Amino acid sequence: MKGSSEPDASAEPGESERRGLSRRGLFGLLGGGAAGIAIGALGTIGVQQATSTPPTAVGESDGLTYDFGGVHQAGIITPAQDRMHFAAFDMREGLQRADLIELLQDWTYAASRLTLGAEVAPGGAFGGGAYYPPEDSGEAVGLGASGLTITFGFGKSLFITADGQDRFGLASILPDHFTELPVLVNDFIDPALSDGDLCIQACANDPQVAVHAIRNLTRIAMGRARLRWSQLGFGRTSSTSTSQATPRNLFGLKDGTNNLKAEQPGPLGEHVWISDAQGPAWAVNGTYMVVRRIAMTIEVWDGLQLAEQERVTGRDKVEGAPLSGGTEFTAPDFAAKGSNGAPLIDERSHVFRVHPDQNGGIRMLRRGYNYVDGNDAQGRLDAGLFFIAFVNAPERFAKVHKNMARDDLFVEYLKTNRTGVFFVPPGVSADEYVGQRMFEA
Ligand SMILES: C=CC1=C(C)c2cc3[nH]c(cc4nc(cc5[nH]c(cc1n2)c(C)c5CCC(=O)O)C(CCC(=O)O)=C4C)c(C)c3C=C
Ligand SMILES: [Fe+2]
Repeated sequence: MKGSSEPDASAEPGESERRGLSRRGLFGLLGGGAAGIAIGALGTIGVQQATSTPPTAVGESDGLTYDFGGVHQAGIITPAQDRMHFAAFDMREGLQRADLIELLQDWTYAASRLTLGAEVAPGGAFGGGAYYPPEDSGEAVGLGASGLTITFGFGKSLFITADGQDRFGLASILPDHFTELPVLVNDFIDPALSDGDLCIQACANDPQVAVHAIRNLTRIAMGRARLRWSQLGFGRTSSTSTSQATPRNLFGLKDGTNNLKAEQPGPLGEHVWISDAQGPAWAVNGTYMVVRRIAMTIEVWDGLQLAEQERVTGRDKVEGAPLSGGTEFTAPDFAAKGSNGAPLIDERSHVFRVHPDQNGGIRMLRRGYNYVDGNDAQGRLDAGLFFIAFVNAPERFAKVHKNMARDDLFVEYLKTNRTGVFFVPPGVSADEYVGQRMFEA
């Protein structure tokens, strides 16, 4: 009977069902304790293509699914879901290029299942027998896909480490446009909780679905990559589709009004996707993901008069309309002056400082989340915005940020304590793994 028999290699549930994960991927799921039992049962297990084991979804509570494959990775212009779990990983020491490729193949296979609402591997949470740790940790059973997207990124250290090591034979193809961010005003960066060789952004409408994805992808990576830092986010702080209402951040402000949206292919091609002209060919249709954990001194903000909160922002709080007048989506008029002759939108307001008019036309796609991670000894919430932006060159983000950091009135209420820049490879076709084109360059 399923779930109650003694471990028996020959009786293991369908070996063919397991061919999607490498030995080490499955080994990670089964955990060290089961190693002796499990390894004998596995035999030779090759990597299957991401779509070659059609998984069945478990649970119907939220069946919203987004394709894992495509020209671009999902989770960028996908309508921003309500919850996020971000994780950055470091490759274990001494591993080779083949190990990295195998991990990416495993992650591709697992992500293609998870985004359909399936368990991470065919054995699932209950089907592996009583004497094996379950392949899937089980907390998402019954929750459905819940709009899950899984987006992978590669840190600069994957190409070349800070001390010049080329661990995976990628140093020679590091794109010129993969630059680091300069140290910025109000940066209080914790290097141990920043950057990383690899990152995964899991977004879903149910927090448990996003956590389940990161948890099980972390298990698969056991022995190959270890979790370096991670962040949970709730309440999207931007819209990435015109079909979405503009949400509010923890300052109570509408955030995402003038964001780039999925329905704007022209501007996305200009500002977000790496183009043919930029190259290299293997990176085309990819992008860069800039993440910044920005603590907001919300108790100080809460003591500001409404008029001052609006002056600092450059928009009114109720509508999100620019202070130059109109409604939420009216373009700001930076030349408009009040009866006292002063500009209606303060030149040190956030909207003035970061608007494309003040930044050589640069735009970015913002996709951040609110966070609250407890409180400090003084009883102040450890809260803020986990800022995420997708842009086709990190230096374009840095330019806008420098303009913001220099004079933006917002900066008085913000402290950035974690940061990372990741190259996000293009999306995969049915027979590819994430990043494959880079390894074949
Ligand atoms: C340099 C990049 C940016 C950082 C860092 C940043 C932090 C940050 N922003 C808000 C709140 C708002 N931002 C808004 C607009 C906006 N912000 C950026 C860039 C950064 N923000 C851009 C490019 C824009 C769009 C400007 C434009 O084109 O008009 C807004 C206004 C509403 C909107 O358009 O989204 C708010 C509100 C916070 C709280 C924050 C750090 C915690
Ligand atoms: Fe902003």
